[in-house]
Amino acid sequence: MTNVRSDEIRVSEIFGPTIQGEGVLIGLPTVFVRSGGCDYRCSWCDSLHAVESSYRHEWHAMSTEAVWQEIVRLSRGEAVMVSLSGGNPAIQPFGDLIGRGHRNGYRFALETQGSIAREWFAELDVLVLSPKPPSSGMETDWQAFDVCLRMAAGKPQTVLKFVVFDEADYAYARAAAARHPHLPVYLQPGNHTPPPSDDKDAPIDLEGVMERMRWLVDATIEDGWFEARVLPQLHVLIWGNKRGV
Ligand SMILES: C[S@@+](CC[C@H](N)C(=O)[O-])C[C@H]1O[C@@H](n2cnc3c(N)ncnc32)[C@H](O)[C@@H]1O
Ligand SMILES: Nc1nc2[nH]cc(C(=O)O)c2c(=O)[nH]1
Ligand code: SF4
Ligand SMILES: [Mg+2]
Repeated sequence: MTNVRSDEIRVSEIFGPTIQGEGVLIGLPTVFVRSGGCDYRCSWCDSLHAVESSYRHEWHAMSTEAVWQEIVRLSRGEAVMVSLSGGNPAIQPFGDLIGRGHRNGYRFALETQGSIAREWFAELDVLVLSPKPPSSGMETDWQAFDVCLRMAAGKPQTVLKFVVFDEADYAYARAAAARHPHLPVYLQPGNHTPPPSDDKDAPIDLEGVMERMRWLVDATIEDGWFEARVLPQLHVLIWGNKRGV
């Protein structure tokens, strides 16, 4: 990884179109731009290859133009949904890419934990805020989170997405959602994974995911939390923790 200029985007991988596996856009053909680098270290992060500096040698500093050309190549010029993920994509200068894509009919979603706000959040079509529950080992800075919402200025469709492993995570999601009663909520069972792999047979704890999925459905129903939507990570059910799908 060479030095990154301030207008360059640090990219871990660009892949797709595949289906969006999570949350509000589930099932929709999507190109993913996964940026490298994160201000968090979630204990169960399923994308450590875009977080840990030991993977830096795989990351590339790319111009907006080069990222755009790769999106166009992968999508064969068809205006698809583009998901900006990571790592924390809020670290990167994505504003020009979003403008470039919009002029060509593409749409942009951002996945972020809500720790870093950018002015270009207001240019997004979909903002997925995914604050991290206790099992992650991270502490949520709600002030920083609120700045993210302010930056979005009500323009993108904005949703909350929570990973839930246990009761404490569920309680956290419930309380966090209550702070923002106008935001749609998506709950997804946590997935205990080994390190990411190119191996198509890379094992995942599918039984554990399904067990937590059943538990999460029961919890929301018993609790009368009828606004919450419960969804598994569809791509994990289909491909496990394989990279680039
Ligand atoms: C890898 S993160 C990258 C974007 C951003 N850093 C974030 O966390 O929102 C993308 C999504 O995957 C979720 N995720 C990460 N590890 C997971 C796991 N082990 N099980 C379920 N979801 C996970 C995150 O909570 C987030 O919603
Ligand atoms: N198919 C698919 N859907 C996803 N939704 C969120 C992802 C992510 O890692 O950000 C992801 C991913 O990596 N692949
Ligand atoms: S915030 Fe997202 S990318 Fe960063 S460590 Fe947590 S799950 Fe992984
Ligand atoms: Mg993922």
